[in-house]
Amino acid sequence: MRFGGLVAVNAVSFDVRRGEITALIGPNGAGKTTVFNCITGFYKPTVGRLTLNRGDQSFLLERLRDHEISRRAGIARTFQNIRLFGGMTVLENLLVAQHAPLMKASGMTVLGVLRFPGFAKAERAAIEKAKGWLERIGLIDRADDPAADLPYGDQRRLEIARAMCTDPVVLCLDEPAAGLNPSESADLNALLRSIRAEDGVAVLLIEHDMSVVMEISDHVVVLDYGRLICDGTPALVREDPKVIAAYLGVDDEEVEQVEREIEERAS
Ligand SMILES: Nc1ncnc2c1ncn2[C@@H]1O[C@H](COP(=O)(O)OP(=O)(O)OP(=O)(O)O)[C@@H](O)[C@H]1O
Repeated sequence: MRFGGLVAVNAVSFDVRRGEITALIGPNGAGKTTVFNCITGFYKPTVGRLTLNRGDQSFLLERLRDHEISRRAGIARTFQNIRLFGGMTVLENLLVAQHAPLMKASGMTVLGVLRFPGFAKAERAAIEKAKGWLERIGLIDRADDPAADLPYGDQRRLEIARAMCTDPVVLCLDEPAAGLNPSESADLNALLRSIRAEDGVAVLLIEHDMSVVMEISDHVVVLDYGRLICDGTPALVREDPKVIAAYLGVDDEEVEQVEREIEERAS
C-alpha cells in the first residue's frame, strides 16, 4: 500500500484462520492500521491480493466495494476510538447492526410499515439475537440505557457484540484493550475466547498490550516499517531477536548484537 512516495505496507503476506485469534503487532507506524484498512475496504491496496475463503465461495476483497466486504464477504471491524451511537440505547445499537437484513425483510420499508408477518418475524429474530449478545456480555440489564452511559469497558464489549450481530466470518478489532483497566481487560479476554470457541469466527486484532496478545492469541504477526518480520506462535514471537530489536528501537546493524545477547542469556 503506497501513499504517494511512502510504501506503508510492503509485500506483507499472512493467513488468518477461523477459530483462531491472530494478533497483528508492531511499533508505532509499522503499518498495522493500514493493513486493517485494506482488509476492511477503507483503502484499496496499490498492489496485492486479499482472499477470503468462505465455504466453497472465494472473495477477492480488493475487488469488492466497501459495503460488500461486510455484507457479502462477512468482515466486521471496530475502531481505535469507540464509535457507538451514544444517544441510542444499548439494545438499539445491536439492532442497527442488523439494519441490512431488516431492511430486506421490510421490502425497503413498505412491508415493514404495513407490518407484514415476514417483517415482524425478522424483527423478532433481530431483537432475540441482540438480547442473546447482551446476555453474553452481561449487559442485558442495561438494554434500555443510552450506550454513552455505560462504563468504558462495557462500551468496548458492546462494540464487539455489535460487530458480531452482523454474523461475520472475520472480526477485526483495532486495539480493543486500549484504555481498559485490568478487570475490564480480563472481561474482554473472556469474551474473545468465547467468540473463538463458540462462533467459529477468525479474530484479527491489533493490540499494543502485550499481556493481552500473549494471553489470548494463537498466532502473532509482527510488522516493522511496513514489512513482516515474524509470523508464528506467541512463544516464538516473544523470543525472536528481530521482534525484540524492533520494539527496543534497535538499528538494523545492532540486531546481530541483540541476537548474541539473547543467546548468551539463554545458555
Ligand atoms: N492516509 C495516509 N496517507 C499517508 N500516509 C499514511 C496514511 N495512513 C498511514 N500512513 C503512513 O503509513 C505508515 C503506517 O501507518 P499505520 O497507521 O498503518 O501504522 P500503525 O502500525 O497502525 O501505527 P500505530 O500503532 O501508531 O497506530 C505511517 O508512516 C503513516 O504515517
